[in-house]
Amino acid sequence: MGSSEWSHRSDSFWSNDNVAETGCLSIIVLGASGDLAKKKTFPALFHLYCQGFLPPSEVHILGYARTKISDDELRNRIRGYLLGERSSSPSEDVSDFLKLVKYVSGSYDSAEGFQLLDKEIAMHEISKSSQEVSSRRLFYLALPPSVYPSVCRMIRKYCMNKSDLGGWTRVVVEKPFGKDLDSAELLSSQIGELFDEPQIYRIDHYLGKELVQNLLVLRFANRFFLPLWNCDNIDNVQIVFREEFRTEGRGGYFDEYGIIRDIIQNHLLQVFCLVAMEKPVSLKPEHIRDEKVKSLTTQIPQHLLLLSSVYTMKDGKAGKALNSRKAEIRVQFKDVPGEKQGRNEFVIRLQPSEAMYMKLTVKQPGLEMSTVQSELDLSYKQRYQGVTIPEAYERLILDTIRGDQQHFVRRDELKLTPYQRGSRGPTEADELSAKASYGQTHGYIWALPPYRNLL
Ligand SMILES: NC(=O)C1=CN([C@@H]2O[C@H](COP(=O)(O)OP(=O)(O)OC[C@H]3O[C@@H](n4cnc5c(N)ncnc54)[C@H](OP(=O)(O)O)[C@@H]3O)[C@@H](O)[C@H]2O)C=CC1
Ligand SMILES: O=C1O[C@H](COP(=O)(O)O)[C@@H](O)[C@H](O)[C@H]1O
Repeated sequence: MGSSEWSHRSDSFWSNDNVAETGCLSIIVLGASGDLAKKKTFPALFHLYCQGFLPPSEVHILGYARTKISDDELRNRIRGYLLGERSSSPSEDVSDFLKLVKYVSGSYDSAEGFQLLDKEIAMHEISKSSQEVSSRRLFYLALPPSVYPSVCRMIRKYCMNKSDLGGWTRVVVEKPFGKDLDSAELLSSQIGELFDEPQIYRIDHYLGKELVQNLLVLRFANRFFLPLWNCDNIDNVQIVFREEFRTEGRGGYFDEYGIIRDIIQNHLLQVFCLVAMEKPVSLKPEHIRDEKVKSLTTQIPQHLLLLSSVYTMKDGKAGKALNSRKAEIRVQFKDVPGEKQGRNEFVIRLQPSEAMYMKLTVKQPGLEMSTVQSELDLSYKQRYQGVTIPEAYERLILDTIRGDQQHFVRRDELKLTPYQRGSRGPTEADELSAKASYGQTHGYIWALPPYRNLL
């Protein structure tokens, strides 16, 4: 492939073939009474609405769950979560958005509930146009996977798009996609019998994070990295994940599914694939997926480092309660012969404070000829002032509406190690790093530059 094919936004690698669609769009959040729906799904929809991606003339949003509540009760439950950390949206936006939201109560396996749901969707579709138009139906399963099969059966039987004029029905399913290989395959085949692969969006929200999405661009659009990103130059890669908070009411879910299925087999393994995979032929979803699968089958992660992995029933911790919240990728290069300061390292900080920095050896400023470790730092808040970085869910829901499966996935697994609450993680993690020949530069700490305080 010629280099020019990689260098322009409009070329075959970077371009997006999806065509904008219009017509009624119904977004149905199943499990609307739950944690994910209020914390992530509805706020993401709200931010898409504020940016004009969900025009009120076309869109309506329906919550569905067993809990018996009214439209207003659902609106009141989610209202306080909509703005999140962003306060730029005026309160009229919140009220206008909430007018688009309605609620239907029903079980996850009864014809009655889903017939009612279909009726509500159809009413909306009719009310939006005097004549029949194409209809788009997006079902977001913010539910425990145990109910996916019955919910998918009900959608298939009662709630599919019926317009002859086009449109679609798409189903977004949350991880974990099963408990082991057998249950994952069973779940896949149950859903696969009901929907075609292009209708199924297996969401892993880490794939929607800004710096995770930047990985392919970084790796394949920069000559700095192209010739160096291989085992001749890279000594080891660390993928680090920590959280401060505890299970916070989700203990039951962790009891059933476990921390490994919650974080490692999906989020971290997906990040691993993007770090390890070869260059895909293009950014088309199937080309990316092909390369990701190849990286899984040919390069088993030797050290997928989990700094967040204890689960004890006693105090309700589950991969939480560490001393900080952090997710980052550390690519450590091999030693430069004779160089004592430390290794070159390329760090991609996914959160908090999105940043990329390269640790390198420079001359210590001054009269003496001595060396010191420093960094080239691209901290997003400082470099992209005034730019709002979209939430992962926001981006992925928009991709679903646009029919872009590039950032959606498959499945996998790993193991766990205990650690002290409030610590920086298990001591074994450092031993594991050492075994992977990660060379820590003692005394060196990357910090937010002071000028960042101006923001
Ligand atoms: N919460 C989070 O931060 C994240 C969650 N996820 C994934 O999203 C999905 C939903 O998570 P979350 O919202 O936390 O889950 P919840 O436990 O809050 O469940 C969501 C809703 O599902 C219904 N429900 C709960 N348990 C059952 C059950 N055993 N049988 C039938 N219905 C049930 C309840 O609604 P009702 O009783 O009203 O029907 C509940 O309000 C999961 O797959 C999870 O892995 C992914 C990323 C982050
Ligand atoms: O999927 C999940 O992810 C969150 C962490 O997501 P983040 O975007 O805040 O890093 C985790 O807390 C939760 O347990 C898990 O279900």
